[in-house]
Amino acid sequence: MATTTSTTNTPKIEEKPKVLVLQRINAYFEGVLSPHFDLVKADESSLPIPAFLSTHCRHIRALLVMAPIGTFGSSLLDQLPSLGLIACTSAGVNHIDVDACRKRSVAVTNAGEMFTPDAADYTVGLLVDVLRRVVMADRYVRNGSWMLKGDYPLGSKVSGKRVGIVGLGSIGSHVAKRLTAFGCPISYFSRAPKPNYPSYTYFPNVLDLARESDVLILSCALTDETRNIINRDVMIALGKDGVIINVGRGALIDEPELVRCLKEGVIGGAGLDVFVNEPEVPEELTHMENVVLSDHRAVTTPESFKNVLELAIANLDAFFSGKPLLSPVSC
Ligand SMILES: O=CC(=O)O
Repeated sequence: MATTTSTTNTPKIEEKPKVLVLQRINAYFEGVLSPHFDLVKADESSLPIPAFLSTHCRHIRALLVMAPIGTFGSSLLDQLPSLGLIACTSAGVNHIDVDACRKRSVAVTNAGEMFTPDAADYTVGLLVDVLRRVVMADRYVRNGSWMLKGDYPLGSKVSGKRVGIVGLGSIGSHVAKRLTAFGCPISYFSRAPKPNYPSYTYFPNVLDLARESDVLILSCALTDETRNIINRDVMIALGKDGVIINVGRGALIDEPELVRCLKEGVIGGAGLDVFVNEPEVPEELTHMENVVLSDHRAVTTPESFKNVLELAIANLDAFFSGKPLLSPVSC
């Protein structure tokens, strides 16, 4: 007897939206994302990226960018003609050519406010460490020097230091709030004065801000205007006891000049979480006791990672269902 197969009651299998990932994705991220999306992973293909894109990605509508490294610009957009969204899990989007995206109506989203408290906490931690020499004293105790040589040299007071913030955005303003509790007068440089913060002093240029500060905190985005915004003149204006804390991007500072200024005693110290060619760090910095270094971790805790992934998923879901994006970057 011939059998016929009825399809009327077969449940429809929903296809998950395809999301392109060009960077290697860690297992945790993949575990969280893959129930929602069909991840199209370039690093699992034997094809070189251009061939992979032209073979598999002509119809891809969304790209997820996990780390602020590499350059996502016009040539990539040319290869992804259907792209409508680049969802970034970073706060900074200097690795994305947002002008090229705007011209092609490709939306860009970022980490929004998800990293802000962690970044602000860490910034204060770096400042306390540079001034009070926590890490150096720890090394001194661990390597037995306390017993052999006596106390480690004293650091300098944090409370009351005049703090100048370059970029009073969400991270900068959270840093300001924390350091206000330390009794630090706050000044800032940004494109325009911020009427929401009448108790902070505005400076229309970084040189004057540096002159009136003991500490400069860099928490602004890296753009053509802010690249190398901290140059030798600014460091001279900050002065020999001045400290720079950078949690923004390495290229906000003229890095070779920073090394020279630290060596020559033009400034007093630095706390650096970001570098021009990460993960490369200028070797000379690693020998300086007045410098604290870390591996671009200011924004990251397991808690902030979780929140940022949820936001990226929500942005992708909104995009695929035609709803407003949650953390669009104004292009
Ligand atoms: O630096 C980290 C970020 O921009 O999220």
